[in-house]
Amino acid sequence: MSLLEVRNVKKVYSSRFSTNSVQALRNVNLNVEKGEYVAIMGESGSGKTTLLNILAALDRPTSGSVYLNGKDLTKIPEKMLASYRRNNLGFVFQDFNLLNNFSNQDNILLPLVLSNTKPKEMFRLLKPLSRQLGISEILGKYPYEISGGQKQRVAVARAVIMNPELILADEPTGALDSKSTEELLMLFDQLNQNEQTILMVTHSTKAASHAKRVLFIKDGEVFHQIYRGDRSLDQMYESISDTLTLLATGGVRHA
Ligand SMILES: Nc1ncnc2c1ncn2[C@@H]1O[C@H](COP(=O)(O)OP(=O)(O)OP(=O)(O)O)[C@@H](O)[C@H]1O
Repeated sequence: MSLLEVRNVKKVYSSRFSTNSVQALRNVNLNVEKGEYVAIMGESGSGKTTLLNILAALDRPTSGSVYLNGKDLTKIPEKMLASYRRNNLGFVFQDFNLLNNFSNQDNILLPLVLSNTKPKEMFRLLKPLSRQLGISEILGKYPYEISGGQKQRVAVARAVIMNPELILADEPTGALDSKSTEELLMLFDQLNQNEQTILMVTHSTKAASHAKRVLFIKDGEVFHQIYRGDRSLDQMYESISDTLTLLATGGVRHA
C-alpha cells in the first residue's frame, strides 16, 4: 500500500450565479510512497493548487478518492478534519502563514497546544528541532521581527513538530531570496533523508530538481513524470527544463 493514493480525482467548480463550470481536475491518479519527495509542476491554471487543496482535505473532489495510509480523506466528517490534518499533515506555504501576534515559539507549538500535549513534552520536541533548523536564537521573537528565510524555517518547524505522515508544500520558495531558497531546499533534503515524505507544488525548476520525482500536470491530468534516479541536481534541472519546454509545445507523451 502506498502512503498516498489518489484515484480518479475530478474537480469541477460550478457557480450558483452562472451556468459556467470549470473542470479543474479531469482525472488524476497518482501514488506517493513513504519516504518519497515529489514535486508537482504545471503551467498556471493546470490544477496544481486545486489538487493540493484536495490532498490537504481543505477541499473535496467532485468525484474520486484520496487515501492516506488507506484512509479515504474524502469520507472524513467535517468536524473531524481539523484534528485529522493536525495529526497527519504538515503544511508549508509560500507566504509562511505565521500568526504575527504569537512568538515564533508559540507559532511552532500551536499544533501541540491544540492537541493538548503536556508542556514538558512540547519542549522535549521543540529543543532539538529548533537546533536542527537553526532557529533556537529567534524563538522568543515575533514573525515580523525576522527575515523571510527565518520565517520559513519557523513554518517548517511548525509543520514537522507533530511528526506528520506527509508534508504538503505550496510554492515554499516562492517568497524567498536565492540564499534562503538554497537553505530551505537543503533543509527539505535533510528532512527527506530522515524519511520524511514531501509533496511540493512549485513553479521553480531549481526547487523541483531537488525532488526524487517530478509530476507534470496539464489540463487537470498528470501528463508526464520524471524520476531523479542517479541524476545530479544539474542534470535533473536540465531534464525538468527540457520537459517544461516540450510540455509548452505539446510534445511530451502521457505519464
Ligand atoms: N474556487 C474556484 N472557483 C472556480 N474556478 C476555480 C476556482 N479555483 C480554481 N479555479 C479554476 O480551476 C483551474 C485550476 O486552477 P488552480 O488554481 O488549481 O491552478 P494552478 O495550477 O494552481 O495555477 P497557479 O500556478 O496559477 O497557481 C483554473 O482554470 C482556475 O481558474
